[in-house]
Amino acid sequence: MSSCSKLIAGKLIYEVSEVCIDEKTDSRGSFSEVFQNHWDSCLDPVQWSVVKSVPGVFRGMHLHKRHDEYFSLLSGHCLVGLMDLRPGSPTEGVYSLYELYGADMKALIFPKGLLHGWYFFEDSMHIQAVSESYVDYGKDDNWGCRWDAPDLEIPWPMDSVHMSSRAEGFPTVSELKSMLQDWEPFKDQKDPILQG
Ligand SMILES: Cc1cn([C@H]2C[C@H](O)[C@@H](COP(=O)(O)OP(=O)(O)O[C@H]3O[C@H](C)C(=O)[C@H](O)[C@H]3O)O2)c(=O)[nH]c1=O
Repeated sequence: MSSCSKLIAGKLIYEVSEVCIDEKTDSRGSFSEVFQNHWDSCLDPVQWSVVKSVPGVFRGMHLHKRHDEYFSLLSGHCLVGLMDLRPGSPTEGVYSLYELYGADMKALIFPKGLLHGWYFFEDSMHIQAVSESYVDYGKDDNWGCRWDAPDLEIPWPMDSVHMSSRAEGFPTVSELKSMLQDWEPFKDQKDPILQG
């Protein structure tokens, strides 16, 4: 029986969409729509990327104050960790840990203000989309914390990872929060759930 992508620890975070991709197969192969505006997710994509990773690679943890993101694993096996750092969010401080398999291509669409990172168990390829181009956000809205920060509560199963030299120097969650002063992601938002 093929493995199924799912949440394996933590809880669903406010404004995160988990989308099962409907792969339509026939005698020639298959056709899968991987994104639709009418899904009513938080994302308005302006850039799509394909990312290939070798076993043991960790990408992140990153956080962006301005843009939303999309992630779908096309082949391979990975973990995706999210943590809500948004002041005033109904799920502030909540984490989600997903185990994904390329076989079902489940998509995760998540809003600005969530720490996010992905770990790859084997050679993998994923697509991701952002609502602000890298050329515009890369210099001033590309925050991060260490994947193994003691105050990041995500229960990663691995002891060591291969990451970028930039990620090696990332701060802890509390150090990152001290850099995100005067950040009001829900200012002027009208969702009743935000009224407390
Ligand atoms: C993000 C990005 C990167 N690049 C170039 C810059 C570097 O030469 C190379 C790898 O970039 P970086 O090390 O920033 O990529 P990751 O550390 O894997 O970051 C990725 O994983 C974490 C979890 C994220 O949230 C990032 O948005 C996502 O891109 O691709 C581009 O050309 N365009 C892009 O949009």
